[in-house]
Amino acid sequence: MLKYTLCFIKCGEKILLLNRERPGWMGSWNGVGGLIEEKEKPIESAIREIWEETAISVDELDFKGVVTWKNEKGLIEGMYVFIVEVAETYIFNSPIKTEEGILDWKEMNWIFNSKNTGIVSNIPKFLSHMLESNELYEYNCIYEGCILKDISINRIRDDFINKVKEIKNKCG
Ligand SMILES: Nc1nc2c([nH]c(=O)n2[C@H]2C[C@H](O)[C@@H](COP(=O)(O)OP(=O)(O)OP(=O)(O)O)O2)c(=O)[nH]1
Repeated sequence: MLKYTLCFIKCGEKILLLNRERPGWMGSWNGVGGLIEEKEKPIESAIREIWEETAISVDELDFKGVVTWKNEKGLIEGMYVFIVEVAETYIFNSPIKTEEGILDWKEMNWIFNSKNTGIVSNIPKFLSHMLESNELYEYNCIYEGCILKDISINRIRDDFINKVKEIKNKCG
């Protein structure tokens, strides 16, 4: 069910985003990440994807919650979301073209501007909440096609204990 990772590499007021050239939010700015491989823990997968997609090497990430949605078959899918703060020395001149698409350091003001249509539509909603919170939440997204219709935010707490355990073990 939770098959993907999504990572936000942050440096002060900037976040590194990827505009993919192949299907999977093609044409919209998104975090980096991808499918969790067999036998990988989510955090291992996230570290690998960050390296493959940005050539940035990190060894610690903050797990910030899960984002879920219904796929075209009506089944719930989702992703583990991570944030990592890096030093200014990691900032490079951007945009740059890579094998995956275009990487660009984007200003938070741009990311959270309500008129911004260039970014995957759920990011401003869940990322702003994650940046302000020390708790773990599940962000459940209702899409119509690629259009976000609604997002419900629920704290992962006692009544979700099994889920929390699963996440903690997986992020060990
Ligand atoms: N912001 C946002 N990202 C999403 C949503 N759904 C979803 O899969 N993603 C992310 C998870 C992944 O990081 C990315 C999909 O990656 P991808 O399409 O390249 O997956 P892939 O299987 O090809 O992965 P890989 O080859 O890089 O391992 O998009 C969503 O609703 N919002």
